Amino acid sequence: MTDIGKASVLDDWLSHSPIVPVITLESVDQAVPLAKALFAGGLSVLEVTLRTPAGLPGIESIRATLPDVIVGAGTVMTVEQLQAVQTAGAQFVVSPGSTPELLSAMIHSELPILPGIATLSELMLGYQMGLRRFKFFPAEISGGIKALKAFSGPAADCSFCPTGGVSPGNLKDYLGLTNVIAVGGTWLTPADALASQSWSTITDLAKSACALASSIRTG
Ligand SMILES: O=C(O)C(=O)C[C@H](O)[C@H](O)COP(=O)(O)O
Repeated sequence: MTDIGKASVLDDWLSHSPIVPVITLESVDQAVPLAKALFAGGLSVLEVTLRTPAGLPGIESIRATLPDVIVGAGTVMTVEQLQAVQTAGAQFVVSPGSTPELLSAMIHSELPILPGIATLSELMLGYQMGLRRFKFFPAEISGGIKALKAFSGPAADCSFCPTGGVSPGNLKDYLGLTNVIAVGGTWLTPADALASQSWSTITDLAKSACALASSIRTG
């Protein structure tokens, strides 16, 4: 698939589900009930990070069990990790930052990608390789809304998924920007709720976030 084709697949998924929970699994057993809880709350696009060893098998079990959920891999930092998440069945790939080697491998993979950038120089590295979709991380401490507005001048044809400091308090402001296709964050999956298997708490968090998003998208 071309970069444009991959970007349009991602745009389509995110237009239906513009809030992406960034998930850290402590155990693979959490993966499916957590994904079910988020899906029940209206979120169908999830990012499972490789921060813990349960990440890769967690992606595999969600893929094997929940065909309506789109599961991507996050915290992909190396080409080896990219290969591993493809084997595990990830449907898109997110990296926290960008290196020429990783960008090149991501571009050559068949999966839609969201490489991380925090500055215009990092964006330009991906831009010259044909990329127009980026994760903006860590969003709040890298200039947040003001930075994204500034990016829209020189990089008018680029869109972003800000993460890092996005919360119910600012998500409407982010989603209201024309160059934001989605937002991501960990607030939807608090570690204590996962540890105590409070799946209804997570569904409620997802529902509240969806309500905020739909209020901005419908004006
Ligand atoms: O692990 C990764 O690959 C990341 O890129 C980081 C996450 O996207 C952010 O840590 C989410 O930020 P918070 O919602 O503020 O916790």
